[in-house]
Amino acid sequence: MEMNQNITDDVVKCATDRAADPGIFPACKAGKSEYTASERSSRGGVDFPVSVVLPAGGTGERTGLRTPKQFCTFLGRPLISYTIHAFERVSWIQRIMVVVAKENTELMTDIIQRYQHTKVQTVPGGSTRHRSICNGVLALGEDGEDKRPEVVIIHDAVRPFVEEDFLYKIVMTAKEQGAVGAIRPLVSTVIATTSEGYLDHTLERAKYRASEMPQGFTYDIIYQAYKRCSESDLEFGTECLHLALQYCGTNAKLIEGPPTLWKVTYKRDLAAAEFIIKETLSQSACVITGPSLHAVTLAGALWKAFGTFGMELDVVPDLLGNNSNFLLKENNFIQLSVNSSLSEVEAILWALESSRVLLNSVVVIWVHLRGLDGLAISGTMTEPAPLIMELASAAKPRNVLLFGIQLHQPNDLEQWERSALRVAEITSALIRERNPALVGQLLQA
Ligand SMILES: Nc1ccn([C@@H]2O[C@H](COP(=O)(O)OP(=O)(O)OP(=O)(O)O)[C@@H](O)[C@H]2O)c(=O)n1
Ligand SMILES: O=P(O)(O)OC[C@@H](O)[C@@H](O)[C@@H](O)CO
Repeated sequence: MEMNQNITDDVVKCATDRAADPGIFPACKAGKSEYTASERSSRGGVDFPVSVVLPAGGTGERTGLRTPKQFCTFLGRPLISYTIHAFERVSWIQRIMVVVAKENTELMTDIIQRYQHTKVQTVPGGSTRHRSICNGVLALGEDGEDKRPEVVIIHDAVRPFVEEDFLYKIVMTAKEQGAVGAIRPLVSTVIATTSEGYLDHTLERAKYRASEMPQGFTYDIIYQAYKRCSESDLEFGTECLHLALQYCGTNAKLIEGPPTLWKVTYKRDLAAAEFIIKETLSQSACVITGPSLHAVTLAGALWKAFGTFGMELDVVPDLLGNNSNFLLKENNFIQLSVNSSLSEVEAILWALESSRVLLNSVVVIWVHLRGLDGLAISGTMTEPAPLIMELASAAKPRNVLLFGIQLHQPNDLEQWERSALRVAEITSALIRERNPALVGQLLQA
């Protein structure tokens, strides 16, 4: 079968020489370099102690579910773990105080251990959000003056999508102003009603904003605000910024935040959160080709197709040396194997298990090219289907989703290109959907 020489040459050049011309595989680089939090914090960094209070003591009644929304799982992981990670990954945050209802303390401890959350302590919640936040704030001051933070971030545990850049703005503004809050434009007009349920008056929407989170305070201000506020505040209040103004005379600075700061409140928000998490995890993938020319050619076709799907694809011959970095950062792997057993996949599963704590679900797709490279399928080759199911069942508890795709000997270039496109479509769908029901299946391209 004639290989498409152009693709082959470029792809071979990339797969065998990782310093390849980025023109054909701009994503083809040895490992991913991310702008690390420590680099960001070294830019006029945060040189004072910062702690976080995550109120997570609610019951989530408005979702209509028995499980409190902060403990609902997304791709096998509780929502609160995503929120904690959003703060834990920030190098200049020292402590995270998670406030949970007493009946959920054990569950929270299990989550901390399973996902190896290192900066986290728990404190019992209260009957209202203010009481919970108050417990968290007071707890930060209980270990002595030297352990007290200079700035406290207060953030609902059910707002998982918060970025370091915005936290940096909140913290630096809190240090300067004493209090700061995130705001967002109102979506609906605010109206006042009469006791008979009629319209009393409307508020001019342009003059008002929705108060969101994160909020930031110097520790002394939020501590004094909670020490001085009334029982009625604790029972019926909904706004920490108000307490800072009312009881400390500190008028909070308001910063418009990104739309990602929304709070999971209703059942529909759970679906939206899962969509965003899936989208975040499926933006890139790493293709491992080995030395086979057919695999390298297929990688070229996948790379072009993934580009049209808006997904970045890194193509490497193996996960060794400089490429081992992918094991620490990538959540999606596609192993291209020619006429071989599942040994390469077993190697990836083992390497993943020994490289890191798998916070997020990881997708591994074994693409098996049968009868290529001119080799007849060896009569001794064991049918892969039962083997991949066995491997997949063992990997699933570790949140590794293993899928298989089989590509048979194409008769000509046209059929090869059609098959390559089908492999691209199937792999991108498996990565985007991360559907546990398909784990262990050997799909046909
Ligand atoms: N007594 C409470 C009530 C709420 N919260 C927390 O405050 C955040 C925002 O509150 P909200 O969205 O109102 O959560 P719930 O009170 O759980 O929701 P619902 O009102 O639907 O029951 C959530 O992380 C929630 O767990 C808390 O720590 N303690
Ligand atoms: O009032 P709920 O407890 O439903 O939600 C909390 C939010 O209202 C609150 O976090 C922001 O408005 C900022 O105060």
